Amino acid sequence: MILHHDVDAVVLDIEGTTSATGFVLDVLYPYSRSAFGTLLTERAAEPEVRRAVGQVRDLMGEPDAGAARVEAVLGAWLDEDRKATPLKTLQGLVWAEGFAAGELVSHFYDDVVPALRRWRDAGVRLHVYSSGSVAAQRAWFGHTPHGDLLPLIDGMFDTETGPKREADSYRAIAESVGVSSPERILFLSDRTAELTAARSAGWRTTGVRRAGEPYCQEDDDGHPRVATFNEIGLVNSTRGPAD
Ligand SMILES: CSCCC(=O)C(=O)COP(=O)(O)O
Ligand SMILES: [Mg+2]
Repeated sequence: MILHHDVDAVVLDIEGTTSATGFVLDVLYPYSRSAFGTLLTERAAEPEVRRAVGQVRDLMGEPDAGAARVEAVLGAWLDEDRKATPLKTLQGLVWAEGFAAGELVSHFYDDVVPALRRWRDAGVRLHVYSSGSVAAQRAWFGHTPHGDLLPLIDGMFDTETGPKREADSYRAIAESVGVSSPERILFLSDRTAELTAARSAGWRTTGVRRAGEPYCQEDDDGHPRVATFNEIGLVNSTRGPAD
């Protein structure tokens, strides 16, 4: 069965939705873990590193924590897959460099890229909202097995806009995306709490429940569900002739 939507824009989660959680945890997380020691010592004076480390210390409640202590806490957050914004900032920094150096190539499920092309051809704008930083998202879409997919993407949002489980974050994104009504946006995610927050902001939602993903058995809370993007048909009936 195909779920049909008439929308202006789709907003995509990455981990568990477009791409495998296992790839993120098994490839990207070890890469950032092994880079943090050098980042926290040799590059501590860089403004973005200094700002993020300050935020880590705030979250730890330890304003004087040294590099080794910060590194240990970042490691613990990686172990629990905590989506803390400064952790994501620091990961984004090192991943972007890894992708640019050719040491990392991203992962997308087979059904995703053809669907993104179909939806875009139908006049639907594509945006991303992920806990991964915008720098990480840009590197992820820019270095894929299918080449550079950044031209497909109209905008990216991360938790600097707000937490993914709060409706206000989706209101802010809708404002930025610029739609006539929030129900002209469809949000796709593997996490029910994120879908519910988006629905509270008036968005359409669909849970992506891929076989083998950690949250594929999560309660749907009334959100429609699909197993792949092949089950989603999008059109944009408001698209003008020049779009
Ligand atoms: C390219 S983003 C890397 C994935 C990541 O770190 C992450 O936290 C993704 O979480 P999501 O919100 O996309 O489920
Ligand atoms: Mg996700």
